[in-house]
Amino acid sequence: MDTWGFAKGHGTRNDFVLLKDRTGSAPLEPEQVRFLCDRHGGIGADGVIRAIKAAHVPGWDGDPDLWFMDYRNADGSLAEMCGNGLRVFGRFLMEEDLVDSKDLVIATRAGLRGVRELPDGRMCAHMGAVRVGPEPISVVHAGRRYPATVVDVGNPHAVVLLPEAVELDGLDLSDAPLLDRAVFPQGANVEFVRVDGERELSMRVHERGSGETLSCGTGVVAAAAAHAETLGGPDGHCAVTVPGGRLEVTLDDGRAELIGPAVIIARGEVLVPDPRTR
Ligand SMILES: N[C@H](CCC[C@H](N)C(=O)O)C(=O)O
Repeated sequence: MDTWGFAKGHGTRNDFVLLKDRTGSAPLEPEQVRFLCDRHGGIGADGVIRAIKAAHVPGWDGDPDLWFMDYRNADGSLAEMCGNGLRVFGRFLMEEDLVDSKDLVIATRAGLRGVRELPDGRMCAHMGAVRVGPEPISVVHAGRRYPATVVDVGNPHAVVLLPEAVELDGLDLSDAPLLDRAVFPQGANVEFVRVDGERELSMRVHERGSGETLSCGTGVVAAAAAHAETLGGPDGHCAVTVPGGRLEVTLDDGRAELIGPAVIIARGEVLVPDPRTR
């Protein structure tokens, strides 16, 4: 067993265990991530975020002094980006005094991203380029086929704009929707969206690697981008209500900003099984 210091935080109740490992001293094994995310046998979270100095990230060829957001899904899989996680990561770095600014550049597997604290206390994440795929696709959920839109937010998404006859709240998202593996060889996050108004959406999500979560920042951006396309795209602003709260998205010239809360709710120590002694 190893004793690790951790923090717990969330953004619209998409929750994360946060670890500080400046030099990336030991590999973070998938089974350790699954343990940390286990809501009964571990701490419980939708994902784990490890803070590593970019100089110690194999393959990183940018500024070595940046903090790298090493994001993992609850099943232990890697993901390129995490929008709620980026805001919570920024809050974590600020509260741990690991940075001396409230406006940060962060290294991620999807490249450079930004996050800054707003005067009202919310965090604004610069989410980079958002690409809406032209090819029409479909997903199958509960035996029904839905048209969907491919959206790349650094990580893959399939966005379903629900027909009016389908109740968003009535969907059972306990099983993963079926995707075309030719389109999504690495899987994808699947968003189900109700259009409440030209600038108002409601959304639920089945996340790749974590199942249904109460919020998904990149998913909210993907939903806003898919919706903007139906209005003639690609720019616009909208508010998105998710089960965990409310987020705001601004799309400008194919790049997105995501605004919402980010809080650290606990710090502590956790006894992590060493996979080598299993
Ligand atoms: N499950 C996602 C990563 C986390 C995304 C979500 N938590 C967010 O806030 O963007 C994936 O495998 O691409």
